[in-house]
Amino acid sequence: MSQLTEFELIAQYFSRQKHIRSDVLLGQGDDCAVVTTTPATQIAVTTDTMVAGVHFDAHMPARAIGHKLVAVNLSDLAAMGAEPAWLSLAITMPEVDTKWIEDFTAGMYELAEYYHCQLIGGDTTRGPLTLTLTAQGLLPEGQKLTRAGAKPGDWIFVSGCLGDAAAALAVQQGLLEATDFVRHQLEERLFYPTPRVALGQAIRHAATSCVDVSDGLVADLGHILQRSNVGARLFLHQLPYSKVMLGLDEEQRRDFALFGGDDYELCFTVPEEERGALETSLAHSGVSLTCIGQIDKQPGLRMFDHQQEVSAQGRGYQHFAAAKDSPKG
Ligand SMILES: Nc1ncnc2c1ncn2[C@@H]1O[C@H](COP(=O)(O)OP(=O)(O)OP(=O)(O)O)[C@@H](O)[C@H]1O
Ligand SMILES: Cc1ncc(C[n+]2csc(CCOP(=O)(O)O)c2C)c(N)n1
Ligand SMILES: [Mg+2]
Repeated sequence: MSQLTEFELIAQYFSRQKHIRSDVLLGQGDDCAVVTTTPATQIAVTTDTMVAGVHFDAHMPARAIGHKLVAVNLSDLAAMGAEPAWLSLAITMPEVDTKWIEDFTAGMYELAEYYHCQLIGGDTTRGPLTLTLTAQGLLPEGQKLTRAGAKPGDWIFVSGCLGDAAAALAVQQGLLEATDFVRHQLEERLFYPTPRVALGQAIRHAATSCVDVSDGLVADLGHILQRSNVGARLFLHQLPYSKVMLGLDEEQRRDFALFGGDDYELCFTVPEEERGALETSLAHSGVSLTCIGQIDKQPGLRMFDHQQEVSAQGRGYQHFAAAKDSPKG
């Protein structure tokens, strides 16, 4: 443990990115940061918190916590079709553990710099370990991609694959058995999610709505349905899984995908006339896309296994859910 003061901590660890972006007029060191944009640009703003014991536990390396804090925020920007720009970090720690802070900031800066965003300010306080990041991103005027535009007939797509992070947590909690190899593969997805930043911008024109899957597919697709005033049919046999998930029992795998959360994939809707062009243009983008359902007029979410309608019990992650109504939370 070291005796660094609040201001030494800020100077040593949280002011490292000085010249990443030319639109940062003033970074750390004053009462506010000051940034600038061009007139035809709009700014998307999001905040996400990670709390020790709620979003991570002792299994999670500090570098992964730093990575994931940036990833979950950039995932929200991606879901709006925005290009990441500026970050502000509020960090509350019980004590100064310089090794932990070194690793945490390494994870944070690695991802921030990959996406060309700059930490421009924040707040450093003592208390129970809590990390809050605000991310701001740029959008060409009028091009925000919201949850509200899905129309009957639109196809529902999801990026990547679902359920690995939830399965990793189940392994850590002793609820699921796994070999070391499988555990490692699953934990990579729980610890180091990839925000689908390029995909969000690439689908901005073609997609009618988009959400990122943080609380579970059913819960997050539910936000699109509610905001767009539509319903949907979900084709469970088409849900995308990683190789290691295919080794699990089918019902268990489905449960993780539908209700587990922590996936940080994009779920979005595309009209029939845009579908072909979108699939072709993204075929070599490095991220797989799977059509998992279709929007329809009838409200509610109906699930099908091949042609057979099935029911699946559960719901996504919710803070403050009463234990008795929260089989997954
Ligand atoms: N304490 C708060 N004060 C003001 N607005 C809030 C507060 N908490 C959440 N919101 C807003 O409510 C909406 C839903 O928040 P939520 O955190 O569920 O976002 P999300 O994208 O669905 O989930 P995630 O946090 O997993 O990314 C967002 O627009 C968010 O800005
Ligand atoms: C130790 C531990 N316990 C539980 C979970 C699962 N979990 C926590 S928050 C969340 C949803 C997104 O959070 P938010 O809605 O706050 O953005 C999920 C799926 C975890 N990752 N680690
Ligand atoms: Mg979100």
